[in-house]
Amino acid sequence: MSQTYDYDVVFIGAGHGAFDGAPALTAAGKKVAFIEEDRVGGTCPNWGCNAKIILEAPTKLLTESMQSQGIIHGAHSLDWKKAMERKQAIIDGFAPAIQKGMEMAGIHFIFGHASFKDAHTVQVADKTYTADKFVIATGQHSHRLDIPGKEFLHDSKDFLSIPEVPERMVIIGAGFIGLEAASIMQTAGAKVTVILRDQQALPAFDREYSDQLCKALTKQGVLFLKNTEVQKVEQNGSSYSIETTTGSLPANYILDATGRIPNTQDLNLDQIGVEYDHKGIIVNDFLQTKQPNIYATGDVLKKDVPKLTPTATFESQYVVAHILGEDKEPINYPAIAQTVFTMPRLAQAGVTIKEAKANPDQYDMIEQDTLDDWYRSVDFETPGQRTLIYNKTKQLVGVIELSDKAEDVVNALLPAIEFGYTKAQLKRLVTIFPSIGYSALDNLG
Ligand SMILES: Cc1cc2nc3c(=O)[nH]c(=O)nc-3n(C[C@H](O)[C@H](O)[C@H](O)COP(=O)(O)OP(=O)(O)OC[C@H]3O[C@@H](n4cnc5c(N)ncnc54)[C@H](O)[C@@H]3O)c2cc1C
Ligand SMILES: NC(=O)c1ccc[n+]([C@@H]2O[C@H](COP(=O)([O-])OP(=O)(O)OC[C@H]3O[C@@H](n4cnc5c(N)ncnc54)[C@H](O)[C@@H]3O)[C@@H](O)[C@H]2O)c1
Repeated sequence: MSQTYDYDVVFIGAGHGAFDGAPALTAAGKKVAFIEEDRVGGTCPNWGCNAKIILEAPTKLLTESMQSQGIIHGAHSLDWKKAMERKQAIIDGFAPAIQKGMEMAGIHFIFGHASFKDAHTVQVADKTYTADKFVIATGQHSHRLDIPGKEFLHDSKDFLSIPEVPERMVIIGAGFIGLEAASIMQTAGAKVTVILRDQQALPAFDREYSDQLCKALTKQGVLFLKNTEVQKVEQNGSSYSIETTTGSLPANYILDATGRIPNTQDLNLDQIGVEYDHKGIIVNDFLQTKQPNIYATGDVLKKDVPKLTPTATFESQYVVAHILGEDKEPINYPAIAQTVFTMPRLAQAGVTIKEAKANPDQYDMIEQDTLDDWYRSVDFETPGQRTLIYNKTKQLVGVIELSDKAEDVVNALLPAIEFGYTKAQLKRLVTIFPSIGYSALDNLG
């Protein structure tokens, strides 16, 4: 290590953008610290993916049990309090386990809010720490609507600790968080209304597929209010009245799911010349900011790829390899799979339908009804659809699927999409039968 600095590398934030890559630095002899102002592990383990999927699991079981009625008899019910306790008990283990793992790898922890004094120095409370290199991995926080009565709205962090199932739940925003919450709570017993300010839910996905997902959720009882802006919320005893551009509606719990904002605030970035805008920190192809010794990873980055945990992991590992001189090439993102964990799930990877339609000279599309494959009836799956996208040399380059098992199907096809396998090459795979992986690879159009 250069003698002039306290550390070789300091990560600001201890989420996936930090902890997935950092141990390779200490293994290579570097002195590393994490600065964290909240829970070690960041959003995903504490109030994101893991918390959500643990809470979703019993509602998924309930859905599957309803889908199997006629074979399995009797109504099942969900004990929300127990489901929440179970979620919390699992979640509580993550932060200490991640911290212990990092400390065993030789990484120091500094707790508090970091802000830059100069390109090699940060301040945390009344102390300063210097480093040769910094990695800003500060993630995002929830966007909050600025309307009268905003104090009655909850964000996703609150929602993931919601103590009981409300009678009427209103969700503002129909992105990932809004629809996943809608799916969980409608199944758990709430009457859910989702308010969209425009027409399409989930703009990251093809319109036909997101409309199909909304239709499936509508069938389960979720109400969608499109082209509606929320104007004001008022408290009426223990419930609320929401005034919108299309009328007013009552609610016992309101989730503001109108997006997430990069944590660029209070870092003193302007003073040290690190550029950013409302979408995040601006970096070059090596994930370096305008100050080459300061990198950024994860959700805080301004980027075109989806802001997901595995993307943060990929970037964390890339930055570490770049710092160590092991990877001198610009970052080369692979195909990134993404899923909305509703029931049914909506998942995709690779070339999208929009891209394929815009370039018919480059791509062919095959549309499939998932229930045409007998195996998809085994687990009482509901009707679903899939589009496979091939290039003109017959390599599988993209997939989108709406079905109860869409995430497993897309994961099974991801190696083909990333490595450019043709249908003929995929036919060489002798997979386990019967299984969803077999089903995914056996129905390639
Ligand atoms: C409700 C929800 C569900 C999600 N579900 C999924 C999912 O199913 N699958 C998926 O792939 N992704 C999901 N995501 C997205 C995923 O959580 C993020 O992509 C991932 O956590 C990004 O990791 P990160 O390290 O960039 O940021 P974070 O995990 O947010 O970590 C940033 C850390 O930096 C700390 N920090 C911020 N500023 C400072 C400062 N100045 N000083 C010190 N510390 C600071 C924060 O306290 C935080 O711990 C979900 C997100 C949410 C909100
Ligand atoms: N399953 C997953 O992988 C998963 C789950 C949850 C979150 N995430 C990640 O977290 C991030 C944030 O998710 P999100 O759902 O908060 O954001 P999002 O961008 O997916 O959705 C926000 C929604 O709010 C709407 N909106 C914005 N402003 C509004 C307003 N003023 N009034 C009404 N509606 C408004 C938008 O039109 C959009 O539909 C995403 O990057 C996503 O990748 C991923």
